[in-house]
Amino acid sequence: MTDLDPNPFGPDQPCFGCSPDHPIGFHLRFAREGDEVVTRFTPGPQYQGPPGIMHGGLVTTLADEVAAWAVIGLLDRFGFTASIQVRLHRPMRIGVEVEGRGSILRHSSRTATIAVRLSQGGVDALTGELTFAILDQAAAERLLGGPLPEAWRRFSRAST
Ligand SMILES: CCCCCCCCCCCCCCCC(=O)SCCNC(=O)CCNC(=O)[C@H](O)C(C)(C)COP(=O)(O)OP(=O)(O)OC[C@H]1O[C@@H](n2cnc3c(N)ncnc32)[C@H](O)[C@@H]1OP(=O)(O)O
Repeated sequence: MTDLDPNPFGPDQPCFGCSPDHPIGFHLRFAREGDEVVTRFTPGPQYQGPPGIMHGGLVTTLADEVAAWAVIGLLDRFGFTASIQVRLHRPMRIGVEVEGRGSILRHSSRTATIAVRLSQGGVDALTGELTFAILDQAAAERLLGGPLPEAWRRFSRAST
């Protein structure tokens, strides 16, 4: 198991899922284990939907972040989420550790499709497939509306 750099995008990145400084975010950190990325996270009461159960949209956010980090940690690229297909098999309990795992199902230089599994106590709560668009620097700058910071440029694909 190898810990991944928790902040490869520098001090000002604002991500809800992985910014270490986000006031209400998940503050996720990841490790690489073989051909998977792995995270562990215990949802607090601020993430409830029904009492004692994590809000389904936030469970999906957690899956999105695990998949995004599979692209970062396994492909050394950044992908913009283009499609999310998930099934919530069981309620995600507040106060119980979640293990999140992501692996590459298929990829090209332009897209990556990631398998994600979120479990509590070894039992699957969410499984899904998410597809990410990997953009070149010019396309990423158009999407983000400005120049990429230096630290971000290596995560875009070569332009063709
Ligand atoms: C370098 C930057 C660093 C940034 C460093 C940020 C630091 C901070 C840390 C953040 C950590 C994580 C954060 C979580 C990840 C988000 O949350 S990303 C934000 C949420 N996602 C979005 O806002 C994306 C919204 N959608 C879009 O902007 C556009 O639809 C997309 C996804 C860019 C695609 O645009 P497009 O014009 O269709 O692009 P195009 O070049 O034509 O297509 C690219 C490829 O994607 C495929 N594709 C497009 N849509 C789909 C789809 N729905 N399903 C399947 N395939 C699709 C196309 O078929 C094409 O594939 P090929 O035919 O070339 O093989």
